[in-house]
Parts: sequence; C-alpha cells; structure tokens
Amino acid sequence: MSNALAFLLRLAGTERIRLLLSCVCSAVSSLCALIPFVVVYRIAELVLADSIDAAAIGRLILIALIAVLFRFALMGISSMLAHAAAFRVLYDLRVRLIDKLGKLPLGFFGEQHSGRLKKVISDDVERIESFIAHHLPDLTASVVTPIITAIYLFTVDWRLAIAALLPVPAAFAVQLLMAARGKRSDDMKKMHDLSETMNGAIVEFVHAMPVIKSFNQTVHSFARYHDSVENYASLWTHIARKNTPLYVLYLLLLESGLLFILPAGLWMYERQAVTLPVLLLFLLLGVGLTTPLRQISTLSHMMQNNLESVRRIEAVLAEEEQKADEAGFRRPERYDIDFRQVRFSYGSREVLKGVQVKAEHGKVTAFVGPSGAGKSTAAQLIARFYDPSHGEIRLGGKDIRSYAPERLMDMVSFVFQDVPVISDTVFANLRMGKPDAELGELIHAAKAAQAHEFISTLPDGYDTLIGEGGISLSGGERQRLAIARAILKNAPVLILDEAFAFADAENESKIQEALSRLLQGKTVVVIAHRLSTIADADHIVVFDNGHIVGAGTHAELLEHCSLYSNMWQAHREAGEWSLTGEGGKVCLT
Ligand SMILES: Nc1ncnc2c1ncn2[C@@H]1O[C@H](COP(=O)(O)OP(=O)(O)OP(=O)(O)O)[C@@H](O)[C@H]1O
Repeated sequence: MSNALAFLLRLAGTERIRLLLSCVCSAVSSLCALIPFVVVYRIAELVLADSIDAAAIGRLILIALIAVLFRFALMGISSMLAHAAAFRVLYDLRVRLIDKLGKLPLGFFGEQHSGRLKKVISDDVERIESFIAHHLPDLTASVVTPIITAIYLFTVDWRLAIAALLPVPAAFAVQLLMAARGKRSDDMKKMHDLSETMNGAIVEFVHAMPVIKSFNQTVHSFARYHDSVENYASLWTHIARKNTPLYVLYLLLLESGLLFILPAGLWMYERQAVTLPVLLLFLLLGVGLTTPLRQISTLSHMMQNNLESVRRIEAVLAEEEQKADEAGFRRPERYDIDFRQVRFSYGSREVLKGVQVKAEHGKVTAFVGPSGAGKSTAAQLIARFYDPSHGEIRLGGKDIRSYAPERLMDMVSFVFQDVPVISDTVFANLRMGKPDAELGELIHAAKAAQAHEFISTLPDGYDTLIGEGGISLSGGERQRLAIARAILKNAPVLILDEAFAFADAENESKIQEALSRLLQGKTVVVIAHRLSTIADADHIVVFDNGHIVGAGTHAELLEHCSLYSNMWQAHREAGEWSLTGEGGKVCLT
C-alpha cells in the first residue's frame, strides 16, 4: 500500500502544492461548518443570561452567516484545485502510458493482454481521478474535523468530551480489524483480476459475435464471458457478506455517542455541573463528532481499491521495453536476414525449435509448411513482435536487437492476412505508409495495389471515412490498402504473410505484377498456403512443428523433401476439387 501511495505522490509531481492547498481548503471548509453550532451555543448562553445583549446576538448571527459563505466558497476552491490537479496528473499519466505502449514489443498486445490494457488505460486511470479529485480532500476533512471538534469540546467541558468520545476507541478497533482482514484476504487484488478477465472476455465476446449469432447461441453459451460476470458478482456478494456484520457494528459504535452524552449530560445538569447551553452544544456537536469517522471507513475501502489500480498502472509502466545498443548506427548495405538457431516459446510451449535459415537480399524466400508449424511466428520475430528465447536473428549482419525498434520498423514492411484499418479517411490510412507522401504518390500506390478502382466507388473517394464509425471494407479491400501502404513505405525488407489470401484470381495476378516491381532489390519473405503462388520463389523453406525440414527451390524440394512433395500433390488435387450439390448432398469431385 505504501509503495502505491509513494508512486501516486511521485505521479502528482508539481501538482502536489495544488493538492495540498485543496486539502487545506477542504479542512478549513469543514471547520467552518462547525461555527454555526458554536454560535447556537453562544446565543443560548446570551439568551439565558440576566440581560439579553441583542447586539452581541446580531454579531454572532453574522459570524455564522459568514462561516456558511466561507464554507461553500472554500469547498468550491478545494474542488476546483483538486480537479485541476487530477486532470493534469491524468493527462501526464495517459501520455506516459501511451508513450510506454509505443515502446513495448508488438507481441505484448496479444489477446491475453487486451482486457488488462483496456482496464488499466480506461478504468484504472479514471479511478486515480476520483482518488485525487474527491477522496484526498474528503479524507483530509474527515480526519481534521473530529480532531478539532474534540479539542474544542475538551476546552468546554472535558468530562462530557470523554463521554462523547467513549465509543471511538471501540469503533477504531473494529475499523482496524476490518482493514487487517481486507489486507489478509487479498479481495481487492482478486476483484481487479476478475475485472481484467471480464474486460478481456467482453472484448472477445464482441469479436466472436458473428459466430455466436450464426450458431444461434446466447450469452450463456459464451462460457468465458458468462463465468467472468458470474465470478465477479459472487466475489462482490462474498465481500459484502463478510464485511457487513463488522461494518454494521462499526456504525453502531460510532452512532452510539448519544447513549453516553445524554445520560451523563442530564445527570451533570441536574447537579448543576454543566449549564444548559453546554449540554445543548454537546448534543449538537458531540453526537455529530463521529460522523466524519464513518466517512473514513468508506474512503479507506475506496482507497484500497484505488491503490490496487495504481499498482496495476505501475506494473504496465514497469513492463520491459525493447532496448537497443545503437552506438554508431549505419544503415546496412545488404539486408540479408539470418536466423541462427532460433528458439521461441509462447509461455511454456516451444513453437520454434532451433530454426536456422537465411533469407537473402534481393531474393524472395518463401516459408511453407502445415498449419501451426511456426511460419508466422518466425516472420513476426523479424520485426521483433517478440524476442527469441535462444539464438539470434541478424539483419544486414547485425543482431536485430541492436537496432532501435523504430529504426527496425523503418526497414521492415509487413502485410498480414487480416489487416486492421484505422478509423479515418482512406487518405489517412494510406499516408501511414509514408506520412509526407504527395497526393499523386498516394494515388499511384493505390493504383499499383489494385485499390484505386474500389476507392473510386466509395461515397467520398479517397476522403471516405473507413473503419469504426465509417464504411466497412472487405478483407480483400483492406489487404489491397495494406499493400498500397507497403508500396509507399518502400522498406528494404518486405514480409507478406498470406497477403493474397483474399484476392481473387484476376486481382492476385495484377497485385503480383505491381509487387514484382516493388520486390526488386529487396529481401522478401512470403508465407502462403497456396503453393502455386510461391513455386517460383528463389528459396523455399519448409517448416514442420517448429523445425525446418527442407530448403531449396521448388524443383529441388519436390525431389528431396517428402513433406513438400506431399503438400504440392495435395495442393494440385485441391485445385481440381469443387463443391457440388447432388440430390441435396454436397460432395467433393
Ligand atoms: N499469440 C500466441 N499465443 C500462443 N500461442 C500462439 C500464438 N500465436 C501462435 N501460437 C501457436 O504457435 C504455433 C505456431 O503458430 P504460427 O501462427 O506461427 O503457425 P503457422 O505455421 O504460421 O500457422 P498457419 O499457417 O495456420 O498460420 C501454433 O501452434 C499456434 O497455436
């Protein structure tokens, strides 16, 4: 807890002064709220005196009015200062988080992190706002008010003050017990873990909606989402059940002040040990003395929750960044890619088991093999989506880890099978390939990628908004945009992972023609299931279960690699297949 608090204070940085002022204003404001009670006490004294001093009563009423005005003015100032500080801290925090995410390897953004990231960036950061803007000033007031009230009451009559405070130690003991139980139980951590799982499941649920709908399933059938919502609800029920008895006891003790003040006060009044105004003052202030303490309990629960959020933000900020030892960087003359005994695991599952392969500059190297053999993973390692657990990958003779990530990304273009678009215009999407590209250059690249034709049919052509909130593009259209971006980027290394999967036969040959110009003098790695598209590659590497089981030209592999020749055979047979319906049955011919 103290670490998270220290982190929060560091985060507050220069805003600490503003926060301190906000807390001071909040404390003074709550003290102003006490003044009208004191005024009532003083007026009662004056009224019960032998001669009524109307002028003094008038002055007291004025003081009470000013105190009320001050109270609300200070509350406003405190809230303004706290909100200003909170939003500055939030702004800095969001910038730091975005900056951090930009420096993390792309593999970090895999599906298992989506819920965690959504929660940290949106929910946890928002919690910091409530903590700084509301909880800190409120907490200060809740601590300062009872202390000052108690001191004042002691100066008026120490015996009744003790009576008013009698239940407080017992209430504190219960509060400490609740805090200790909360700490031991790890409930807050569990709650945040479940919230992350739920966030991840929601993202997955939305993505899986087409499958859910097409199979006429309900939310109950989507087990991960259903279970996470249920687990979250039952954890809260469990927390409430466990804490309610102690919380009720705590409230009971806090509210029991009257049980002590009233009998003690009346007994003393009867013996003329206190005056009526003093008894009145204790009934007004003494009974309310413990009200702020009730708020402390609620706030301390919220603080535990918020500090868990702080811990999670801290954990993202502490994620290991990709670093590079770039001393004396020089662009390589050749861009050969050299895998040297590369091993890589997702968690404990090793999917590349000592891959040794070279993709030469100026040549097209194809990765082929059965599904799940590790082709895409190997290609992704070239762009440092992940780093190998053993071995190294060299680009232009140097370990890719020695290039700064942004420099490496400058040298590598990727076209995936499933290309996301950003929700912006077609122009903006294309421009990502080359931010300073001229209009003509963008259109030229779109034409080369066979994208110009479909873009021209969009309602606003190149100015059409696409992606979320705009026009949805088909898989093939998105892929052609990605190819246009790659053409614009013109990086020396080009990785095409199932880049033609959506293209129809006519477009594929046109795109290949356009690409053949782009490929000149580059290091190209192609992954394709349709073997006919890579049969002419300079070098074909056959993957199987994380190993390389063959390498060479198409002709060499047909002769020496049984897996490749089987795959080629299967590919040719598949080319002859067609789905036909015969008498209501579907069969392969
Ligand atoms: N992000 C990931 N987390 C965990 N496992 C993964 C991840 N991505 C891939 N895998 C697993 O690693 C193995 C290799 O996957 P990879 O995508 O590299 O194979 P591939 O040869 O490209 O397959 P395909 O041809 O079907 O695309 C597979 O068993 C896959 O399930």
